Amino acid sequence: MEPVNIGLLGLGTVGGGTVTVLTRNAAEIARRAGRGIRIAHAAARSYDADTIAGLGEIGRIGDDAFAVVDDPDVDIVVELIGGYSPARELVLQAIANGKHVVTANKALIALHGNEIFAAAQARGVTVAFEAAVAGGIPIIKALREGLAANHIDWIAGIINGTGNFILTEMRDKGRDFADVLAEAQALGYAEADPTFDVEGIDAAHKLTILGSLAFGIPLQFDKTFTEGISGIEAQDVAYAGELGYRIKHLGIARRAANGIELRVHPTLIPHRRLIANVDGVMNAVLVKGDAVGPTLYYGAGAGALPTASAVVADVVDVVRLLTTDPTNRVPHLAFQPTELADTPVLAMDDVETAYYLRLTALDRPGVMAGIAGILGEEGISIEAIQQKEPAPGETHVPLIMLTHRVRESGMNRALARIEALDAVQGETVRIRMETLAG
Ligand SMILES: NC(=O)c1ccc[n+]([C@@H]2O[C@H](COP(=O)([O-])OP(=O)(O)OC[C@H]3O[C@@H](n4cnc5c(N)ncnc54)[C@H](O)[C@@H]3O)[C@@H](O)[C@H]2O)c1
Ligand SMILES: N[C@@H](CCO)C(=O)O
Ligand code: NA
Repeated sequence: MEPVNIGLLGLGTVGGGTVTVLTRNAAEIARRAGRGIRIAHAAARSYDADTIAGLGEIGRIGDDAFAVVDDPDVDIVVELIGGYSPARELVLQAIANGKHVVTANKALIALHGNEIFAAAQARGVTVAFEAAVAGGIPIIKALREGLAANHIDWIAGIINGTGNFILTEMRDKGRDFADVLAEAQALGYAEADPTFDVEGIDAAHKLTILGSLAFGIPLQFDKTFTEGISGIEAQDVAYAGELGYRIKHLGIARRAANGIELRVHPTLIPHRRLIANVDGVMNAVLVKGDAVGPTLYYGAGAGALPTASAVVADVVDVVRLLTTDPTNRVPHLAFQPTELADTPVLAMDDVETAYYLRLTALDRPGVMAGIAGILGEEGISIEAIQQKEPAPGETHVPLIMLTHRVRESGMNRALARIEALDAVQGETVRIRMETLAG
């Protein structure tokens, strides 16, 4: 049988890795897919022809991505450019041309996925996006297919490799934030705009996708609460460690009584949890299903070959379904498109979590009692409290508190009152806590 023709958009970290994997494992991939797969036409704005030639065989290379999408010889378009535009226009045009699409672009899917999937559905083609979430880990496949029997209770994931790499290096080696970020960029892990990694936007893109797959709701990136790691200080990492916790940047999607929580933020988690020990660029996603219980998926979340592993697996999937009736395919968002629910995504004020708090307070009798009194009046109970030694010559001391679960709005009220006390200095550091049990 004739090989299937790929049109490849982008020849950077992931594009280059995809050429390598398709070439290196060509024979095995063809045995799995049932057909050979060749890169018929590729485009990139900038590339080094010699480097690309060293990776594998490409029929034709140019700099016009639309020429690839309009090439009648191309059966499947693989979008590895990134960003919102022109990725959106390219993908929509590929769909209009009746071509299947594979993409690693979580920004595109999180923001424009509803539009893209509707267009694909109408045209009878598939858009596959395994590489968009947790790189090489087949988490999309797990949620859409492997866990299809379950009512999903919650998901908690380390889903940004760059952020996890930074936190790990800061904790283990005391390295400087900017220095570790520069290394992550040099290794090809970071987004084109690294603030997407550091400020949690990339993780929020991925969590938006996971939330839809888990709960059968439309993609709603604008409702996903997003807090990054740029405010994490070394002393909080150390204090959390003394109390038996690690700080991880988590994406959490949870079904609560009154709606769905979608939130990305630094989180204290008990250090003995497997996921607390996922370090460096590795990602992990913990999924709690009612039938299966907790399941954990672990692997490389970024990098050329791990991401290409997911891209090529999607290509194989698409080749296998070239002969499948469109109505029998795995739905883009795991649930049939007519069955998506309008369950609300909760505002952060309505979300309940436990807290780690660090206040800076005057070292004087009665101060602690005053703070505890305000927390009590707002219905917040304290699980642990520690007063640290003052630095030499300092009149104020760090006070560390762990609270039980409380609604975010109650914590906001309590902290506003506490920060207004004369004996309390500056802003409180607050980091949410999760046990990730049950
Ligand atoms: N790097 C990773 O580890 C990783 C992991 C998972 C997903 N992703 C996603 O994969 C995608 C690609 O990431 P990357 O790290 O390979 O990026 P990259 O910057 O290394 O490569 C981008 C490629 O696209 C080309 N390009 C940019 N604009 C273009 C245009 N208008 N027309 C034609 N070509 C154009 C560039 O020349 C380059 O070859 C992004 O969506 C990213 O979020 C990356
Ligand atoms: N910048 C992303 C790439 C993988 O999606 C990360 O560091 O996780
Ligand atoms: Na994946």
